[in-house]
Amino acid sequence: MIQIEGLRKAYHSRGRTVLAVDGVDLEVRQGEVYGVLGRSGAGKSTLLRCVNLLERPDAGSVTVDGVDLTALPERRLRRQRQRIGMIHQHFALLSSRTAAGNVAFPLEVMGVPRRERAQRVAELLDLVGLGDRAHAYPAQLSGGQKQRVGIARALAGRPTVLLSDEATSALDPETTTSILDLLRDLSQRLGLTILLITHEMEVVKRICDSAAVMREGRVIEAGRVRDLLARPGSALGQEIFRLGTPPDLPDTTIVDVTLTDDAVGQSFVADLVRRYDVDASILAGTIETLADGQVGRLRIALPGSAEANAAPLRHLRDAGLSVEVAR
Ligand SMILES: Nc1ncnc2c1ncn2[C@@H]1O[C@H](COP(=O)(O)OP(=O)(O)OP(=O)(O)O)[C@@H](O)[C@H]1O
Repeated sequence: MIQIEGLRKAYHSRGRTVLAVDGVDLEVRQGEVYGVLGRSGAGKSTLLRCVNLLERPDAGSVTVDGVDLTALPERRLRRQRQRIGMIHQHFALLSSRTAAGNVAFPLEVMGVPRRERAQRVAELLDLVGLGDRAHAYPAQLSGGQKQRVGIARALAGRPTVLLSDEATSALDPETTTSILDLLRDLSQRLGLTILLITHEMEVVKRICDSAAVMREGRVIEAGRVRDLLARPGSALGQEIFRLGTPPDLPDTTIVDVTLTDDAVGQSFVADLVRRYDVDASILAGTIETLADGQVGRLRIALPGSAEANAAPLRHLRDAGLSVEVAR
């Protein structure tokens, strides 16, 4: 649905050049929620602005719905952009217009006739659960309600893609959850593809099917969230599971075992103890709930060297678990 290839964007200011996006490739599938995660300055906003070409990349291509946007002349690009909605961290609503007026705005720009417009605005406000606040001004709405208006406005042109620029980072945790659930629900109900940028792990855990981690303008890992988490050494895994540095225990092998899908709830530690008579002990662990199931990581200490524990380690891997010797 969205294909980004070899994207590069540099900024030049006061004799300095900052390579904000440095050769990024990404593939977002139709209907999925895709999160780009990274610290401040990693290049996330620049990447997102390049997807609808609010920012012209220096090199590379962006293909949305089979159309290479980078190859389009300005007029066709403007039309194509209507198929891409965008929501913002600080909502970007017009304070002089009501909720309904804000949602109507893009429809006016598109030249939708008044009657049809009114009907569509009512539908959109209902869709985001704000049917009863149509006549309220932004100043009379809570942060969460303002973001709902922002979402309704972004959906006005019946986009196939929604871009989200830190849409929940100005909201409290409870409101964040309700907005994330709304986005997930819209993605499923409308078949909407959502590409979002965030620095919050909660966003990735709660709604993302896939994710990319950006650092200094580059993507350091990308893929389905549960696949990344099972991958040894994954930066996303380290952020989500947060087991810390493994302790330095004499003559002990410390392994991090990642469990996905069916493995959560399996008695594999007891099984190991019974089969190999090893004195396995659990040092740390966490189980997280993702958009599509549970994943967990357990840190286990096994007496003896990694060589001496070759058979139990093989047994764990054969059971379909992802096993990484942490020390
Ligand atoms: N218009 C601009 N002019 C000059 N430099 C810019 C401009 N926009 C971004 N940058 C620089 O490009 C780099 C990437 O910025 P970008 O805003 O894309 O990162 P980010 O990951 O979205 O960070 P944040 O979460 O803080 O917005 C940073 O070093 C930033 O200072």
